[in-house]
Amino acid sequence: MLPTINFTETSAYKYLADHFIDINKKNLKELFAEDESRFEKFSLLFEEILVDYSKNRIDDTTLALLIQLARECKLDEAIKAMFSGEEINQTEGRPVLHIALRNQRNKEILVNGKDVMPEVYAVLDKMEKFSNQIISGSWKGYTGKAITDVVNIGIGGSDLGPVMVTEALRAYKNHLNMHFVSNIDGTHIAETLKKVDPETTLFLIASKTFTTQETMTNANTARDWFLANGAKKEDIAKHFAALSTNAKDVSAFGIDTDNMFEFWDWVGGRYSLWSAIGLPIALSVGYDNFKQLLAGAHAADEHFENAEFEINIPVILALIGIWYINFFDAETQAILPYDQYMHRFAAYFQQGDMESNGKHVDRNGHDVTYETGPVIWGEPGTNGQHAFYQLIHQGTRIIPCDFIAPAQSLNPIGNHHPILLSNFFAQTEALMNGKTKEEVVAELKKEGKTAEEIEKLAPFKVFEGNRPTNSILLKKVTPFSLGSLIALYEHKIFVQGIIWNIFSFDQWGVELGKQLAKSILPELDNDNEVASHDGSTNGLINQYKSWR
Ligand SMILES: O=P(O)(O)OC[C@H]1O[C@H](O)[C@H](O)[C@@H](O)[C@@H]1O
Repeated sequence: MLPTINFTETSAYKYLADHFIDINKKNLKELFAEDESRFEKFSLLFEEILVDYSKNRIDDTTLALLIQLARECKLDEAIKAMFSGEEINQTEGRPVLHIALRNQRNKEILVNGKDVMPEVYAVLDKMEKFSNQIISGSWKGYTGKAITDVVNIGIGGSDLGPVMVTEALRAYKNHLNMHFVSNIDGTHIAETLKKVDPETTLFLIASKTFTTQETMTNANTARDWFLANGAKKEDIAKHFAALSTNAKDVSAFGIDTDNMFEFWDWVGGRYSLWSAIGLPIALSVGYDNFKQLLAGAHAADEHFENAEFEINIPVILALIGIWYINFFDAETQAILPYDQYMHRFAAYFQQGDMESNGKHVDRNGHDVTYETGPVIWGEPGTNGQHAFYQLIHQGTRIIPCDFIAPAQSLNPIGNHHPILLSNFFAQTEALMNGKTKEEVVAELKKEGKTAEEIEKLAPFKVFEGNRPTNSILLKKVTPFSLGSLIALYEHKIFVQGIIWNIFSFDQWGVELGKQLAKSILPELDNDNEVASHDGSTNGLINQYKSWR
């Protein structure tokens, strides 16, 4: 059982509320001027990942109080509970054990008294064998040709993780063409099927439950297309595999359970890329690279489980997030990778964070009286600079940003990378320092503007600065470093959920829309006017019926 402490009633929270009044008057520039060792103090090196959190509106007292807050909320007990397989997903009665999927030690992890590691390794072995066969071409399609294209059909956690990682590791990929179909919009599957040949395509039907409407509809369409293009029912075994926890529905669909890669209900969908759901990753970059991804995540797990809170990256990042959300009233958190390969990283953590911590009921079943999970958003580096950074620099909202960049480029062409990184360094500096009125006036004078022009223009050109950022500098994007980075973010989400006293591993909030869609679908079967809903919904459905 997880602790159920209201963090706003802890003594650390009360001290933080007082301390906030002082810090809120201070400028980051002053904080740096006051303390020469700020960077050394407020940065952590883990493997080949440097996390610099010194450009945050914190000082020694802030951090000490935030850590006291974590202690008062019994974060240490919660971490132990997760790692030891307790049923911390209490509303679904399940343990939360994505850490077991990347467990590299000879250490047992018990669920209901049974060690899960032999099963985990058995599935990994099966994934290794299968991916080797597909990549080497020894696995033949129904006409004897090797597989050239892989189509992953899944949505949410059965899509975003594999998409994000295969894109992030594109530099490591082999000859297989990877495709991902998630949307129920027929366009997604139709456009994908235009690109592939039934004789050389492998479909992976990825669904934890194997009941998700979008995935099952797309899977049926793919099977119909396969059978309508020359293949027979018995050929399905060569071209369809399932990644799921639901063996019964997998075989009812017609997929041989030999071609089923299993995982378990203690793996949350949005934490499942480490499980059989990661098969497209293993196919795209090879099993050894997939294993490196798991090894990187495992290293981060060990760090999270064992490091003192003062030097524990997920703990520190989570607490700084709480500082902004609950004291500075920040509503969003931007994730800004300066790496084109990581272009889906923010989208991935939209699900990871928002589906985990977008909750308003605490672990006692009461409405919370404070803010919980932030809106997560972001785009790759310089693209964002030319689009939405204006608001981050000069808007009215405080937007804490995570800047992420690799020191080494996987495509070191000309001086692209130094230019990219100069922007990475410049942005956090600009956000922190801003530009004063005096600096603006001096600049305008230099440009030869008149006193009147200067007076008019200056206010618009001032940057108040004092805008907080974390900088995460990786030596290089590798399967190992990416695995670590993802796991560090996962654990950050866990820590925040513990402090907010919410359940981070269920997602009841996605159910209502699904239920209503199911009841509306039969109403769309005929042309009768609908009157059973509210005026707006009736009006929309009836207009649709008249236009279709
Ligand atoms: O993997 P599946 O069972 O098909 O689920 C796919 C997705 O659908 C659900 O609506 C959940 O909100 C997600 O957490 C999940 O990842």
